[in-house]
Amino acid sequence: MADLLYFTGTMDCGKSTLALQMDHNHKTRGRLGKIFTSNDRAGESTLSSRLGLEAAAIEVRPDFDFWQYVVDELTHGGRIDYVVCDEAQFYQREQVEQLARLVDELQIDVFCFGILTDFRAMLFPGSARLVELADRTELLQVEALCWCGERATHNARTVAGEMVTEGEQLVLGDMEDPENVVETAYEVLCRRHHRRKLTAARARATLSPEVLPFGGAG
Ligand SMILES: Nc1ncnc2c1ncn2[C@@H]1O[C@H](COP(=O)(O)OP(=O)(O)O)[C@@H](O)[C@H]1O
Ligand SMILES: Cc1cn([C@H]2C[C@H](O)[C@@H](COP(=O)(O)O)O2)c(=O)[nH]c1=O
Repeated sequence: MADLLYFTGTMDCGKSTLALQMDHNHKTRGRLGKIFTSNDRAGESTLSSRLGLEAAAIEVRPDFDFWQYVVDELTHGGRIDYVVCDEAQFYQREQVEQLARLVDELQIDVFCFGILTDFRAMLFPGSARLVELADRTELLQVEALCWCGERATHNARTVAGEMVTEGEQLVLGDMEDPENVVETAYEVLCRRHHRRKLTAARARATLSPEVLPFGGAG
């Protein structure tokens, strides 16, 4: 039986790395797969992990039709045993439904990877549909940590160093890096600190070093 699986977690918890590992493990056992992604930070048609691995991928634009693509491939003599779908939060709800149809009607395994919620702590439409349809939703085991040491459960967006809760849902970006300050960045936080808009930089600026974990380092 094929499965529709959704591997999820915050930004920077290892989803893309796992996507590439899953592809590798299935490929080395002789299975044939396709890799898809959408709006990867490394550029179009690329699946990239912060551990340095990259693979060529098919870019999923809003009008892309998974069902049509796979049926075309099979009709022209191709074989597809599984598909790996990264940045699945950006997929349209209809595209997730097409993926479920590949599982049920063509017995193709579908492995999806993405973040559940946006910088406002609201579900992405693609992720919501995946949670509704997946055979299993799995939270990644590698915990990204909030600056306080708790498990990070939420994604925060910062603009010029300040956490924001208004703006477009889709804004590409990477984790905040104190060595390389950019206009828009992201930081993962526990829910308590996301609610209070207390980022690492604000905690350093407003709390005394004695109450900060790890001696306020980082
Ligand atoms: N220099 C490093 N050494 C070890 N692990 C690293 C390093 N840089 C990044 N990582 C790991 O890579 C993870 C991010 O992987 P990635 O697949 O890009 O995440 P995601 O797709 O979830 O955003 C980090 O949580 C960390 O565990
Ligand atoms: C929270 C949030 C994130 N994004 C963007 C930022 C990154 O480009 C990707 C997530 O990539 P990762 O591999 O999981 O680190 O999503 C966004 O557009 N909107 C958001 O609210």
